[in-house]
Amino acid sequence: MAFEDRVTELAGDVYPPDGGAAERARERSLALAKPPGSLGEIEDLGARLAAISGRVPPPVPEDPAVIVCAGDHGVLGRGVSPWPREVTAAMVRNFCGDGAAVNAIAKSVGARVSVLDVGVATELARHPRLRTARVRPGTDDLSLGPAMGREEAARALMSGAGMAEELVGSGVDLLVTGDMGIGNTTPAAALVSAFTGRPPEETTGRGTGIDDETLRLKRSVVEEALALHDPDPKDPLGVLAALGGLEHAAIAGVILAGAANGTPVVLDGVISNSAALVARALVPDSTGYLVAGHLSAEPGASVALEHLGLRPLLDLGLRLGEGTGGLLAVPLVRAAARVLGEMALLEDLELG
Ligand SMILES: Cc1cc2ncn([C@H]3O[C@H](COP(=O)(O)O)[C@@H](O)[C@H]3O)c2cc1C
Ligand SMILES: O=C(O)c1cccnc1
Repeated sequence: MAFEDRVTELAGDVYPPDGGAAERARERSLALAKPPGSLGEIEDLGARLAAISGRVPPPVPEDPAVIVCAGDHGVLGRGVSPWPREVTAAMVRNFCGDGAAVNAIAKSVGARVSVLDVGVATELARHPRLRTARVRPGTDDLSLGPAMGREEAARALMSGAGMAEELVGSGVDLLVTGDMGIGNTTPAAALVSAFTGRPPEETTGRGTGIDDETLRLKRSVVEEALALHDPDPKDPLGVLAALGGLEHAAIAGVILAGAANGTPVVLDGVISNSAALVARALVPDSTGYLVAGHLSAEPGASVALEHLGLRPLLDLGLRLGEGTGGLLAVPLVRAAARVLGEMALLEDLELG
C-alpha cells in the first residue's frame, strides 16, 4: 500500500474526543473540595484528559515518553541558521549519551527518551534509544523546489506514527513531541504561514538566535518558498512535502497515532506546533488529543496555537525544542488527572 494511503487509513482511525466525559469532568470539578473554578486551567486540562480517555476521572499518566524526531534541511544552504548541519547528528548522539537538555528534563519528570532518525544527513551508529527510519538524508531546499516528495512525507509521518504506536503498546500513556534538526524553524515558519494564512513577518523568528540581517534573509526565504509553492491548505500532505521537514512529518504522525490510540500528546515548541497544524488539516479531531505544553519564544508558536485553539500551559521563554518545554508540562498533566481522581467533595467537608 502506498504510504499516502496508510496516512489516510490512520486518519480514519481518529475519533472525536468524548465530549460527554469532558462535561462530567467539569461537573466533578465544580463539586470538589475547593471554590468552583479555583484551579483555573488545571480544571480545563482535567476535562480535556477526560475527553481523551473517555473516563472520569481520567487515568493519571504514569509512563510518559518523549519522541525526539530528527532530520536535516536543504534550506540550511541559504544561511538561515548559524549552526552547521553536523550539529543535528552530534545532538542525536548526545541524546543517546544522556547529555542533552531533553535528557536532564526527562529524568526530572520520569519520562523515557526515544529518538527517531527520519532524515539526518550523517549516518548514525546504532543505539538502543535510536530508531533509524531514514527516509532520505535531509530535505531539499524548499525555496528552490519541494522539500521532499509526497510519498517521502507520508513515509516520515508513518514512521513517527509507528514509533508512537509501539511506545503506547509497551505501556506509554503520555506522548511528548520533540525535534532536532538544524534549520528546522524555517520550514516550521513556512508551514505556519501556509496553514494560517499569516505573513512570514509574523511566523518567522530568530530560531537558535540569529542576528537582524539573517532574520531578514530568513523571512525572505520563507516568502519566496510560499510564492513558489502557493500551498493549498486543503492538501495537507502536499503542503508538508513542499514546505516541511522530515521531523515535522514524523511529529504529525506521532500526533495522529496518539489520537488514534486515545493517548494524550503534549506538544513542545514551534516545530511541534507547526506539525499539529498539518495533523489538524489531515484530521480536525486530532487537535482534541493535544495539550500545548508551553509557548515557545518563536513567533510562529503563538500564531499556530491560536489557530489550533490551544492555550499553552507554560510560558518560560524557552526556545530550544528537543521536547524540553513539552516535558516540563508533564507534572501539570499528572496533577490535573490526580485532582479529579483524588480530591474529596465539597459536600463531604466536615464543618463541625
Ligand atoms: C547545540 C544545539 C542543540 C539544540 N537542540 C535543539 N535545537 C533546536 O535548534 C534548531 C532549530 O533552530 P534553527 O532553525 O535556528 O537552526 C533545531 O535543531 C532545534 O531542535 C538545538 C540547536 C543547537 C545549535
Ligand atoms: O520552539 C522551539 O521549539 C524552537 C525554537 C528555536 C529553536 N529550536 C526550537
